[in-house]
Amino acid sequence: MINDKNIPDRDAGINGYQKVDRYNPELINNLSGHYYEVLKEIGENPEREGLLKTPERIAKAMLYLTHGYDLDAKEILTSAMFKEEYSQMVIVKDIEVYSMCEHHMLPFFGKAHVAYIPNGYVVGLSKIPRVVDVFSRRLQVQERLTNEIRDCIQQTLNPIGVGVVIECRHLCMSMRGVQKQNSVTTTSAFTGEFLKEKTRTEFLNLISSRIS
Ligand SMILES: Nc1nc2c(ncn2[C@@H]2O[C@H](COP(=O)(O)OP(=O)(O)OP(=O)(O)O)[C@@H](O)[C@H]2O)c(=O)[nH]1
Ligand SMILES: [Zn+2]
Repeated sequence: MINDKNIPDRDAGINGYQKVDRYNPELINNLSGHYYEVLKEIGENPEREGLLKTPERIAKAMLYLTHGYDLDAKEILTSAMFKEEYSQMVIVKDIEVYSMCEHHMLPFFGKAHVAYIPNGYVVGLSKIPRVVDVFSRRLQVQERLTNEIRDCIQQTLNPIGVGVVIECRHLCMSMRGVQKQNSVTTTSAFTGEFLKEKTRTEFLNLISSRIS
């Protein structure tokens, strides 16, 4: 069906993203066909030995790199919430981030630091990096990625506050375009208690300290 913006309606998936069966051979085959044409268009010979399986490899890689669309971050968090009277800051820092900028579909990568102050419930620690993956394994901008992680934790766990800091290098800024090799982009998002300077400073100090 075509809507008034001439955009095909998506089969309702999680949060409005199209539901895709990433292991469907027909889908992999279709995508491979597109990448075969891309190889031709950039002047390559897709029939030479080294490239014979490349369209299929790219198709599978792209489907993997965007698998976050299939995951439900709220479900991940609610699957491991435990009643606990711990009321200090919980920080999971140095979480690897691998995402792709939505402008060039080139990688941006770095680290996320996520904190929350429980309000009666804690969440299984591994679920925090899983939430980071849900939102990073898709086409993104770093600012939205940061906000989406914050909002998901705030809305699902209902803690006293959430803090998220992300530091990334963007390949679209280093291997092309402005070609700045060492620039790092930092974004942050806070709710509740983290909007207060004292709490935010404690969080920022803790994520910059190193355990030897
Ligand atoms: N705010 C933001 N911008 C991003 C992110 N990733 C890439 N970009 C920027 O998106 C912008 C797209 O700008 P355009 O001028 O339309 O694209 P372009 O001509 O390829 O720009 P250049 O990269 O400057 O060559 C660029 O400035 C990128 O640096 C991101 O996560 N957040
Ligand atoms: Zn980019």
